[in-house]
Amino acid sequence: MKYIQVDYSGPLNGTVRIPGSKNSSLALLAAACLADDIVTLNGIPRIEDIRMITAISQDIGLSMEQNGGQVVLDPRWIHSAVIDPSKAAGFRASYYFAGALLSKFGSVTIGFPGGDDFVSRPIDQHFKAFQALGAEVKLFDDHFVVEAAELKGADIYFDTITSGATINAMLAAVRANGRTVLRNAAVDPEVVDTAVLLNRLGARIYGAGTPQIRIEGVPYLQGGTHAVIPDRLIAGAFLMAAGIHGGQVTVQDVIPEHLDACLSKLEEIGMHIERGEQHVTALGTGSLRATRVRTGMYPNFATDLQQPMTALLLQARGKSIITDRVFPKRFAHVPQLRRLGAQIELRRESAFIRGGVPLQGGWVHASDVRAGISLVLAGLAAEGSTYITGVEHVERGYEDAIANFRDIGASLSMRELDACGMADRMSMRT
Ligand SMILES: CC(=O)N[C@H]1[C@@H](OP(=O)(O)OP(=O)(O)OC[C@H]2O[C@@H](n3ccc(=O)[nH]c3=O)[C@H](O)[C@@H]2O)O[C@H](CO)[C@@H](O)[C@@H]1O
Ligand SMILES: C=C(OP(=O)(O)O)C(=O)O
Repeated sequence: MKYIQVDYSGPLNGTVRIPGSKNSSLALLAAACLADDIVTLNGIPRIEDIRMITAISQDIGLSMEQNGGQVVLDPRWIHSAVIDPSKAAGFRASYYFAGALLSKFGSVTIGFPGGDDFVSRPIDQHFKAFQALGAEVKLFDDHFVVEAAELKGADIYFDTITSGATINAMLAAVRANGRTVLRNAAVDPEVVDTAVLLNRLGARIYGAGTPQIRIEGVPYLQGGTHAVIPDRLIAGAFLMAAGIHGGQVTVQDVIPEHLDACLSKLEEIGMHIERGEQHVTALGTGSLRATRVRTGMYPNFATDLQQPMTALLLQARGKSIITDRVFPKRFAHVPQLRRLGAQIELRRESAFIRGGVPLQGGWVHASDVRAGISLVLAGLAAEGSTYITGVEHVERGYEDAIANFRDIGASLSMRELDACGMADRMSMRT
């Protein structure tokens, strides 16, 4: 079993080039299935979730050639819309294949999505959208079937703001007959990126990035080329790393506007931020102020940055409070941080953090992608060595986290645990 060893590190200094967004790439790869010709996507990260899509593509006949960050997809030979439940359960965004294959095949059989476990991650709004477009949704033990002899444009109001359901509804509506209007839609950059690709292929999507999206159905989509947006969540975590010991970290190749809420919070706690055209530099002053963070859907503070922010606020003297309003139970990192000596109390959907308390290295487990990064940041500040298992979760979202952290001066390495050592450590997953 692999684990990451993080040793106490001094101030981090340097530049990190930010790869393409995981969450956008997953939507774009599924969206390419809607085309009637070759689609080339640039900047796709080499992460575990993308490998899951490659496995699915082989099963359904979607030709997918990956060369570095470029992926060339030929959707003309897709022969099946049946997706192996175990593969669908391997990651969250498998649900996009339902929306993307429905118009061409009239029926999609697919397993329930996996991804990080935050206790509750419903997909009722995806089903609501498919049903509004004229589809029937049938649920089985480990999979669901979406069927529609014909997809007809519809007026769809989302009961809650969801990026996943907004994208999925867009995918299903692009080739439906007539006009679809999505109300209370998510305004995330990943929604916009998906609409930009689809429009480049000939779709008629208007208003993506606002709460109301209008889609005029088209019968055909051509091929085309598109570059995925940078990963704002990876960028945010590296900027936070600069605050751990008062270093200076630049994230290169980003869209600074996508990081607005994060940057404002970092400034609020005493970090100095410089915004460039395509880069952002964060300078830690060595003294951080405690604060109150409430996550929300974009453009609010991202739930995916809540965990690294928790680690950073452990360094801010005083009492901070983090409330996750998107996934109220997304605090699996907290008991693990406590193992390192963090003083955090969980009450309802909030973490109450007493910052400025020294941390001690130890064994911890990352149960999801951002929890892993939170533990890395805490490990950099902890005396001695911190050993993080659950590396597969980190690899789901980060192409080369170890090298990136080392490039900015962190002492980090990937190691292998033998069977005896593993048995000793199993008890830590509480
Ligand atoms: C692959 C991907 O892109 N994952 C991201 C996506 O997840 P995901 O697409 O699962 O998250 P959503 O944006 O859909 O969820 C937002 C909120 O809506 C709720 N909801 C969602 C769908 C639904 O049918 N019913 C419902 O009630 C969720 O419980 C949550 O409270 O957005 C999350 C919120 O920014 C991020 O943390 C994930 O990294
Ligand atoms: C929650 C995340 O991913 P997923 O939705 O793929 O589980 C994430 O990227 O933080």
